[in-house]
Amino acid sequence: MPKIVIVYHSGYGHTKKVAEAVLAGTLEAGADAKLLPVGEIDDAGWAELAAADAIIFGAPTYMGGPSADFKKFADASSKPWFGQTWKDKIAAGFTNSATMNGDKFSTIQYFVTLAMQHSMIWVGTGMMPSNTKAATRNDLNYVGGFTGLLAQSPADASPEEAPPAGDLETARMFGVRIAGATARWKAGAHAGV
Ligand SMILES: Cc1cc2nc3c(=O)[nH]c(=O)nc-3n(C[C@H](O)[C@H](O)[C@H](O)COP(=O)(O)O)c2cc1C
Repeated sequence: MPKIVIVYHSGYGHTKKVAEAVLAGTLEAGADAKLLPVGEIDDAGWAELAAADAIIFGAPTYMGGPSADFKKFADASSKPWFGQTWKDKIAAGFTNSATMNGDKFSTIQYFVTLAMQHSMIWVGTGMMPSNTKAATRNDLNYVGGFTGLLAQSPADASPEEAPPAGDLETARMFGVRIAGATARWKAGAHAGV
C-alpha cells in the first residue's frame, strides 16, 4: 500500500477543499494517505514526509505564486534536500485561485522545480481538458491543467461554495491517478527496475 502525504497550505479554506478531494481519491485507490497542513508540521510530520512514497504539494496562488506559508515549508525542506532523502519519491501538485487563469501555472511550475531539486518523479494530471463549445463549468478538468491540478474559486465565494463540484471531482480523480502511479512506481522499485 503506497504511503502518500498531501502537504498543503490554505489561507481561507478553498485549497483545503481541493486537498480533501485529492485525499479522497488516494484513499479510494487504496493508498495509505493523509493531509499535512504546512502550519502543523512538527518532527513527526517531517518523519511522515520521509516515509512517504509520494508527496503531493498544494497551495493557493497568491500574487502569482505559491502562498508564503507554502514557501516557508519549501524552504524548510532544504534539510531533506541536503541528504536527498526525498529522491525518487513520486511528486505532484495542485493549486487553486480566484481568477480562471490568475497565473496558477507559476505555482505549479514552482512545485515542479521544488520536486526536481529533491530529485523526485513528477506526475501530471493525465487528463484531457473540457474545452469544447459544449463544455460547461462543472465538466472534468475544465480549468485545463496537465502539469498539475488546477481549481478555481470565485473571489466572493465561501469554501462551502467553491471550488465547484467539477473541480473537486477532477481533484478526486487526480488523487486516484497519483495513488495508482505511486503503486506502480513502488512495485517497480521493489523489483529493482
Ligand atoms: C494575498 C493574496 C493574493 C492572491 N493572488 C492571487 C493571484 O495571483 N491570482 C489569483 O487568481 N487569485 C489570487 N488570490 C485569490 C486566491 O487565490 C483565492 O481567494 C483562493 O481561493 C484562496 O485559497 P485559500 O482559501 O485556500 O487561501 C489571492 C488572494 C490573496 C489573499
